[in-house]
Amino acid sequence: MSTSAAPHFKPFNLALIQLGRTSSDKPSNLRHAREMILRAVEGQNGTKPDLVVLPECFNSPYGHVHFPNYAETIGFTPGKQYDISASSSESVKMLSAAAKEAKVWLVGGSIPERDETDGKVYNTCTVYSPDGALVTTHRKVHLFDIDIPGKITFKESETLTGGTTMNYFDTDFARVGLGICYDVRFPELSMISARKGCHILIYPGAFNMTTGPLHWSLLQRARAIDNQVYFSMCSPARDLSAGYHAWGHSMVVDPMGKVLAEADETESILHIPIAPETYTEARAGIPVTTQRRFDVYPDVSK
Ligand SMILES: O=C(O)CCC(=O)C(=O)O
Repeated sequence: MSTSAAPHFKPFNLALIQLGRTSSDKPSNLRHAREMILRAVEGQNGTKPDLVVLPECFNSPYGHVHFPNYAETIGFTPGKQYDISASSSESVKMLSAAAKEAKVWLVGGSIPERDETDGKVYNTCTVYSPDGALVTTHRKVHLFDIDIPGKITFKESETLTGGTTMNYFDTDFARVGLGICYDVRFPELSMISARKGCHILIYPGAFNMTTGPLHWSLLQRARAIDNQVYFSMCSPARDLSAGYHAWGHSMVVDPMGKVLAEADETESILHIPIAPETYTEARAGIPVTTQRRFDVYPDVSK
């Protein structure tokens, strides 16, 4: 991950698509996602979004058993131009075309990705510029392996492999850090992204009915406050007929920890203006970013 100077943080409009109706039919999932991207860019009160976000694993039913069956080869190499027309990934092609048609930055949630070189399957976020270029990817680093007896057991590592890189991208209005869902529980990832100059951290996610009410909001507010950045997670809508019941509640938190917008559990689109002043004022008023004591904890100063 390079550490070039971050772009100047300017006001921008964010839209989160809390997507519903994800089924076992991938083409129908892709069609619906495309329609919702185009609906999101119609904007709200005359304001159009600059950046649109989709949820985690939006092209497949949620569950580690499904991921290998829905996996697509992407073949992105950081620093190299990606040829969309040569891509075998139908999801990448749809997302690229939708970003281009809508002329918007697009954090394309995540999709299961099969890497041709190692045969492994990753949970991968892809990001597109308004001209449809695939600019970066993020492979979920921390796999969701939990066991809360009587409540929820999930073992992504049975079919998925964790990514090994941190990732962000630059737009003309902000530097945006990436993570996926369970990654939010590891403060180190957000901390390093913030220290690399990210103004907002965006994590497509899909919490559940046990940890959602307990931790979804708390974790985002914690990551926002301890790094003094905007923090946002975009979830699928809840579908009680599906095998996995997502918590929903897609959300944006400001650098003071205030929840700016929160969906309920149904399909919806949130439109949120992002103001650089709150970022600057939080850092000026509570100057933790300049008060760190790396002499006391040098192992996290890298
Ligand atoms: O951390 C949690 O409680 C939920 C995480 C999750 O659902 C995921 O990583 O997919």
